[in-house]
Amino acid sequence: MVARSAPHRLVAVSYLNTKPLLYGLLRSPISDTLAMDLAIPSECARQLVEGEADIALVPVAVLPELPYYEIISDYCIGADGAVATVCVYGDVPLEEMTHVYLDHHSRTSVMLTRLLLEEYWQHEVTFLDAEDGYIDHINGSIGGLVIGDRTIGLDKRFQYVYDLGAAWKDHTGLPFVFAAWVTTKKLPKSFIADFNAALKEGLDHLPQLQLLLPSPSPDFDLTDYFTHHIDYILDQGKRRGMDRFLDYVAAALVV
Ligand SMILES: C=C(O[C@@H]1C=C(C(=O)O)C=C[C@H]1O)C(=O)O
Repeated sequence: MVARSAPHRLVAVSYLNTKPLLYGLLRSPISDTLAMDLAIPSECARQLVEGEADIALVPVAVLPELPYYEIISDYCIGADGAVATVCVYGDVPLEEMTHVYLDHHSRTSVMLTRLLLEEYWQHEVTFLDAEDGYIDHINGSIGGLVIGDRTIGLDKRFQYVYDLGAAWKDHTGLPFVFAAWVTTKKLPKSFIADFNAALKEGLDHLPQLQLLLPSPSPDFDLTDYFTHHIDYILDQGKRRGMDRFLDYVAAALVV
């Protein structure tokens, strides 16, 4: 009998924006070599850092903490301008906010909020740690960063909405990478090629995927979100945006 090698342990973000990539992996024979799991971004990061996963879609802010890593894909969770699902919300304009909750699901956008408040909005606030239910405590002069599917509908609930993808683009002229596919292992080139081909397949079949997905809200246009807000291609521009952002993260680690 031929011994089958142990599957690669893969963890990916549990939000809607990852479904096209997962759809591609699940349509591909490569899925037979993967033990797949889903988690919120901060948990994906923890699993990769602590060696519980071999391949993960991780918030890029965690990369400086990894002793060895390789970005194994030409696809990512990125944006070139407004992303729609990473925003600071509040009852008052940003310049009147005294406190800002930082979403505990996030690693990247937490740092992006700090960077933009410091460099772009140039407004000092006290940051608050979030926990489940914190969105109900965003009120008065207390704003909050919220990421992912929980943002859907919040634009109706809060008068002020600041899209961090749009603010980053305005500040730097660059696109942004929220999460990338990373491994901490040495993986065969053929596996990486198959992995990328599978992700591309998913992105090439968005209409089919949308037959499977429930609409998150009547006012939320999934096609628009997948094609005009999330930008999945990890190209040179996104790499430049990521380098610029990671310089800030690395400097913050030293302080
Ligand atoms: C654009 C998004 O990016 C997410 C934001 C992340 C972060 O802030 O750490 C991590 C993964 C991404 O899925 C989103 O999910 O809304």
